[in-house]
Amino acid sequence: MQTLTAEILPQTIRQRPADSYKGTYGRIVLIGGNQNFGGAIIMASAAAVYAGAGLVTTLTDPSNQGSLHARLPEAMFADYHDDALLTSLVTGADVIVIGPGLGTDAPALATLKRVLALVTPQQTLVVDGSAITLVAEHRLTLPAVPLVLTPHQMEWQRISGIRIADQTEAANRQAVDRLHATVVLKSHRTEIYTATGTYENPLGTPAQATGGMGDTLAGMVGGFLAQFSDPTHAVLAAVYSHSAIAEELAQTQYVVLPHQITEQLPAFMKAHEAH
Ligand SMILES: NC(=O)C1=CN([C@@H]2O[C@H](COP(=O)(O)OP(=O)(O)OC[C@H]3O[C@@H](n4cnc5c(N)ncnc54)[C@H](OP(=O)(O)O)[C@@H]3O)[C@@H](O)[C@H]2O)[C@@H](O)CC1
Ligand SMILES: Nc1ncnc2c1ncn2[C@@H]1O[C@H](COP(=O)(O)OP(=O)(O)O)[C@@H](O)[C@H]1O
Ligand SMILES: [Mg+2]
Repeated sequence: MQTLTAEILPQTIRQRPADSYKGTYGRIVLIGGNQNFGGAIIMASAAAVYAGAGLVTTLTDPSNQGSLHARLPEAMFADYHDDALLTSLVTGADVIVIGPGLGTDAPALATLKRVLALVTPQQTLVVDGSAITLVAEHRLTLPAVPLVLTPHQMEWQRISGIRIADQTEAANRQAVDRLHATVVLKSHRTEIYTATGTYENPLGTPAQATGGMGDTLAGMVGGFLAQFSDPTHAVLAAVYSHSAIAEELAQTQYVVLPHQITEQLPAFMKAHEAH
């Protein structure tokens, strides 16, 4: 297992070319946020916007529209119950993040199945939170497209069948290879399994142990994937940045709130871009 270092940041985060525009930095849709968990998809969407994704659309329950726009006017809103709209937005996206606050009821399952059927190999699908639990509970087949899963240990137990106590590198690797996905296995020391390598994130703090922290990471992973060319670097740099910012804030804060990580992202990325 390789330990990540700050070198991943300039390897990934490039100076922006002068002749670029929003389309250069990717179209991303984020799907989730039921009537109870709107905050989760708003946090994920904010992380994607602040990470620099070019165009961000949030597909969520209509009850979240006002709070989404009050918090994040940069994001477009769409009702995830509207199948025609969902189809056209998912089809036009470079990156799709599904799961934060999606919930596990029948409409959530139907939305997930629809998205799994629509994605193509030209797109990247990030599967987080409730979407992982639904895939596991209903034994859904994941599509043969570039895939990133971001489970916490219990979500990983559900989808891999490996109990938390037995989640060793060797056992995890077998499950990752079966899933044909990059897996970000989140814990106090997050591990990232790609097709060819295994990485440990040396950073992170218990100040991060608060709801929404993973939703924020999922949005960052999506935002980095949307704009940076090497997908493995994008995932590794997003994980590293999330914890590095948290550690900086935790020097003076007892707890770090997920939206505070998001707010620090543009300055952090500027400080670490390659020249
Ligand atoms: N503001 C919002 O809208 C928010 C919305 N959210 C959304 O809620 C949805 C459900 O996500 P979820 O993670 O809260 O619940 P679930 O999938 O049941 O997992 C919890 C179970 O796993 C266990 N567990 C064991 N190890 C663990 C570990 N390392 N990390 C975490 N859990 C661990 C744990 O054990 P226990 O704590 O009971 O001992 C418990 O039994 C999802 O869509 C998410 O996006 C949240 O993000 C919060 C903010
Ligand atoms: N003690 C800790 N040390 C370091 N990182 C932590 C700690 N506790 C939680 N985290 C991080 O917080 C995030 C939690 O993700 P998750 O459980 O999916 O949260 P949520 O679904 O509430 O957004 C992960 O990135 C995890 O690595
Ligand atoms: Mg989560």
